[in-house]
Order: sequence, then structure tokens, then C-alpha cells
Amino acid sequence: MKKILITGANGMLGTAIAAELIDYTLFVFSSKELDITCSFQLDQKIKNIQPDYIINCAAYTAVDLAESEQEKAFKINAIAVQKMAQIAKQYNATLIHFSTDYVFNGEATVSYLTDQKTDPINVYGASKLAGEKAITQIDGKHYIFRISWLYAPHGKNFFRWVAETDMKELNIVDSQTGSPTSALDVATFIKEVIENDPATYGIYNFTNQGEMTWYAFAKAINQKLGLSKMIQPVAEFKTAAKRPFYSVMNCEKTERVFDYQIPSIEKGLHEVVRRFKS
Ligand SMILES: NC(=O)C1=CN([C@@H]2O[C@H](COP(=O)(O)OP(=O)(O)OC[C@H]3O[C@@H](n4cnc5c(N)ncnc54)[C@H](OP(=O)(O)O)[C@@H]3O)[C@@H](O)[C@H]2O)C=CC1
Ligand SMILES: Cc1cn([C@H]2C[C@H](O)[C@@H](COP(=O)(O)OP(=O)(O)O[C@H]3O[C@@H](C)C(=O)[C@@H](O)[C@H]3O)O2)c(=O)[nH]c1=O
Repeated sequence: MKKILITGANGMLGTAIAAELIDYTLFVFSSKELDITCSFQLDQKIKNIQPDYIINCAAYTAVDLAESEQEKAFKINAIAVQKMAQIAKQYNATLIHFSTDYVFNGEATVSYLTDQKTDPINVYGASKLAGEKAITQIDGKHYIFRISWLYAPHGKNFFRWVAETDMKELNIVDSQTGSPTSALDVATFIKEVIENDPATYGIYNFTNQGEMTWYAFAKAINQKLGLSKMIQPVAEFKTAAKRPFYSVMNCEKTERVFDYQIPSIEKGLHEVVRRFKS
């Protein structure tokens, strides 16, 4: 039986992955149980458990706050990740890590390939890119999955905000286009990766298939949940961090290498809505 260690297990993705991998021998740690910025804790846990896989769901994800907490963002998303990759290599564990569409500047007009030029336009994106680079450089057994616009029936995310806010009228940007991605679908895919690990390490894109603006996504959530909110498109919504205008990522390589058909945005949303309602 494969042993799997999960960090950041109480986060949105960690929760989904831990639930999906329930039949494995899991070692699941919240931020309180394992602070990834503490190399000693990391080393002890990995040495004692000797996991086959380390799934790093721990991250600093507050995009706007990161602009004023640069040091903290880099400590968690880059420095701790570098250490984790070193320790994973030392104990021969495969590291599964997640990055983001925000490593790109969003000036493209067609979907980004994994080897296309990165150029983050906010601190969060820069810290995640630094984490990617550290893992790549250490070059142990690793998968980096760039995911985007993650949401789920649980956790803090855009879907739940639209679903649960008391506001009757929402002004949502229609100037940013991306691929809203269900954490449930990411979790299902990660199970497949572990079950049929092709050992083709590197960076891959994984998003639900299709593209839309935040405005269109809000409208779809509104409609699917029968919320009857008034959703208005706006060209700009002032935030501390800049966000890419276009951050759709091409997942053909992922589908080919893992022989896996990634669900559409519509399918992803359908299942999240179903679980949210139940
Ligand atoms: N959310 C999104 O839209 C997207 C996310 N991603 C990436 O996916 C991954 C998962 O994100 P998501 O689940 O949404 O993030 P969440 O913010 O929901 O979860 C992150 C988890 O990491 C924990 N954490 C923070 N600092 C530490 C630390 N020092 N040691 C251990 N744990 C820590 C947090 O714990 P606590 O709450 O206690 O601080 C939290 O439980 C991340 O790598 C993120 O960059 C990529 C694209 C989109
Ligand atoms: C609250 C609000 C936000 N917005 C806009 C701001 C932003 O452009 C967009 C989404 O806002 P959020 O703050 O939920 O999303 P954001 O934190 O930018 O989401 C990102 O998180 C990180 C972790 C990632 O890695 C990215 O892939 C992406 O998912 O909606 C409005 O237009 N109207 C509003 O009322």
C-alpha cells in the first residue's frame, strides 16, 4: 500500500484530495500539525513516515494580501517548498505540488503551454513561480500541476462567495478570462496520477476544459443555484494585486501523458453545485 503525506490538509484542495484518497495509507497534516516553514518538522515527519508521495497543498493563497506580505508569501510558497523538495529527494518520495495560472502575465490571446514564458504580475504569482523553479532545479521525482480559479463546495472560494453572500447585486469583472476549476476534479485526477504514475516528471497544466470570465462564471453559478441575483459586468474591480487578463492554460500535454480526459467547466460546476446543495 502506497504511503501518502498531505500538507495543508485543511485547505480547499487538501480537503478534497484527502477525501478522494481515503483508501490509501494517509498521513494528513493541517498547518497546525505540520508547519511547512519549519524544516525540522518537515524533515522529522518525512523521515519517520517515509512516504511514497508528498502532496503539498499548503500555500499562501491570499492574492491581495500578498502585496503587503511579500516575505510571508515567499517563505511559504518558495523557501519552504525548496526545502520540501530537497527532503523529498533525500527520502526518495515523489513530490506532487500545485502552482497557478498567475505565473503568467495574461497578455496572451491563446491558451498557455507549460513551457511558455512566465512573467507574474503580482507577488503571489511571483512567489509561486519561485516555488516551481526551486522544485525543478532540485530535480527529484516531482509533478507540478498548474491549476487555476479553484473552487469547491467547501473552503473559501469565489463559488461559495457568490452562493452565500447576502448581496443581491454583484458587479463582477468581465475583463479577466480563465478556467474555473473544480477542486473535486483535481482530486480525482491526482488519484489517477498516483494509481497509474507514468513517472514523467515535470510541469503540467490542469484545469477544467473551456474558458470564461469571472462575470460569466458568476452568472453560471447564479443560474445553476437559482439565486436570482442581479449580476452586472464591470470592466474593472479595484484590488491590491493586479490579475492577468487572460490566463487560460492548454492541457493537451496532460491529457496525452496521463491518458486522461479532463472534464469541462460545465461538468465541474454541475458536480460542485450538486454536492453544495446536498
Ligand atoms: N485557490 C485557488 O484559486 C488556486 C490555488 N492554487 C494552488 O493550489 C494549492 C491549494 O490551494 P487552496 O487549497 O486553494 O488553498 P487554501 O488557502 O484553501 O489552503 C492552503 C492551506 O495551506 C495551509 N498553510 C498555510 N501556511 C502553511 C504553513 N506554513 N504550513 C502548513 N500549512 C500551511 C493553510 O492553513 P491555514 O488556513 O491554517 O493558514 C491552508 O489550510 C496552492 O498551492 C495554491 O497556490 C492554484 C491555482 C488556483
Ligand atoms: C469580490 C469581487 C471580486 N471581483 C473580482 C476580483 C477578481 O478579479 C475576481 C476573482 O476574485 P477572487 O479574489 O475570488 O479571486 P483570486 O483570489 O484572484 O483567485 C485566484 O486565487 C489564486 C490563489 C490563484 O491561484 C488563481 O488561480 C485564482 O483562482 O473577481 C469582482 O469583480 N467583484 C467583486 O465583488
